[in-house]
Amino acid sequence: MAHIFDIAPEVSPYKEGRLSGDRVKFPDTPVFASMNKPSRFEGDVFDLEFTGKIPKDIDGTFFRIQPDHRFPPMFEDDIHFNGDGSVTAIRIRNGHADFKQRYVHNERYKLETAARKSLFGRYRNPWTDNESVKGVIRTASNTNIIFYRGMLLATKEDGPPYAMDPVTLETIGRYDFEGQILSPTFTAHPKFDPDTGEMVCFAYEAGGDGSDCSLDIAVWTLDADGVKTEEAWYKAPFAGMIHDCGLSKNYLVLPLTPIKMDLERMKKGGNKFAWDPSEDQWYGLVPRRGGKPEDIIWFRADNAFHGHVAGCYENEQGHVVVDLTVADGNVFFWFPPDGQPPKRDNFSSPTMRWVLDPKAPTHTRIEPSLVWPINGEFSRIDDRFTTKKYKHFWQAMVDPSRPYDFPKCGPPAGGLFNCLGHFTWDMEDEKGTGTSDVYFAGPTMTFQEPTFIPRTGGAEGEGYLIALLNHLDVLRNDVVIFDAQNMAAGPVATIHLPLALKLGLHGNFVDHRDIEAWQKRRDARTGDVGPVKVATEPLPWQKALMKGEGEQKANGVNGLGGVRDQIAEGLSRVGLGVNGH
Ligand SMILES: C=Cc1ccc(O)c(OC)c1
Ligand SMILES: [Fe+2]
Repeated sequence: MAHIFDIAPEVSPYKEGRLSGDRVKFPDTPVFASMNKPSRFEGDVFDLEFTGKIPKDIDGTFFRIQPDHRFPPMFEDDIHFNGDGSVTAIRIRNGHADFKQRYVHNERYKLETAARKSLFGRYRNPWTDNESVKGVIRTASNTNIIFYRGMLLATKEDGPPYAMDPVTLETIGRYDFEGQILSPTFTAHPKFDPDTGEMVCFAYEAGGDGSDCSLDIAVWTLDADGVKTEEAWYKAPFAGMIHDCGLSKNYLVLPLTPIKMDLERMKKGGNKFAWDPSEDQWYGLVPRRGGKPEDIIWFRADNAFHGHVAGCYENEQGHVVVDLTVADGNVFFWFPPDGQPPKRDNFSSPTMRWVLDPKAPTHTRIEPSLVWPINGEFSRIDDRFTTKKYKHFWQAMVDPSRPYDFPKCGPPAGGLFNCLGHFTWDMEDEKGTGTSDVYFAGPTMTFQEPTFIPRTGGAEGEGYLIALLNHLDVLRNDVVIFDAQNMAAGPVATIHLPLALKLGLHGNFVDHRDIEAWQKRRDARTGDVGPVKVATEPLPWQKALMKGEGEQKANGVNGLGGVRDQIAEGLSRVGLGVNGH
């Protein structure tokens, strides 16, 4: 006899918070509501509608990435940051724009597609996964999309990057920098030195299998030819999060945020992180060249939550200046202090300047040298000024004094980023702040992270600012383009997408000349570099797991449930044999 629940479509497939049965229905929670309703769209739209004029001097692609769960998650209380990476490309040329969107087809994507359901459990907690995916690289590749030597790298800080084709958005495969970087984790925020062409990148929780709460931090430099020239290992004072970094000519700054991992909590199926309101915020300062484990200097300041870095440079005294947003509360409210329920702190997020003396002793207590009370996040600069003293930055801002149409829009998903602003530092006097030029979207709209598009041959900050605009009333997105130095005038062009995307994380603009130059270099017959070479072997932690399982079997113990077979099968299903091809 049919039970009423079997025929009522509104009924949740979640029983006691866990997915059961195979009804495809997402949780009825704010995580999957409003602008964050699952979108799950892969496809193309040629010649998008627009209002205004798309500047003809823009010839390139705005890439951005969003978490977008492909299947109802295993846990009803899942979080946005656990969604599958989906990359949007807005190709702009000759005053027109085209749209393309594809998921990152990583191991997680392929195995879950084959199973037609989610197999990976909670955010960065493999103890909550389906047994069948033990030993598989479980990253969702959902945080940043970076152009690197002719490929896109889809990154999330819990796993290795995945290479994608910048024109087709096809996933090429896991990228290990041709065998040079084999850590289980890799940052979503590598930095590029515009003078040397180097990429400086890092990983935290880097020493073991990427889920063991290790204190190891690795920092690498790859030169302009993609050759690893530096590798240094350091220890963090606690297992926290290091999301972004600041790069100056001679130093890297690593902000360590006081949300803490706990292995026992993870093994019990709990959260990876918990906010610790009694822990300091820390800044690790390391040299870019010749770094040794003892070279890291840790600076400490009162408890706070790091946002993203604007600029970083060395001043006349040789001190390292780093500017970033710093919030006075737990921004990741879904990771509450251990044992407490999630609670939204009422925080503000000003931009702070810190000045770090490389000669200071470790554990020096510091205070910001200035605090600019812009309540914002997602700072961006003219990337040609990475490592350099800079003047301009842009931010998505929260201005609660502006009207908001709550009846039409409900709670603003992802935060009330209702303004985009352009700010300039007063260059004569590092104590001053400077000018601001702000555009308010209107009472039914919010912005996602902006990206600066430099004008060819232009001075710092000359060019455009591009961002996604969320229509919270009708659940649809536009792409807006501003004159970067006249935000208040409003967008010069508004490109209308016919669908709703999700709230994304980061994006970057790539000039089409760079894509074309790399297509030539990567041509299989005539290029000097040749096609992208993706990883052909499992990572060291996977090999160690397989070896351990093999030994246990030989000793008549079958503790790990056939890990070796699982990994081998998983890898071959995603086109990566355990022994190469
Ligand atoms: C914004 C920061 C951030 C930090 C860690 C993450 O895994 C993430 O996923 C989308 C985002
Ligand atoms: Fe980020």
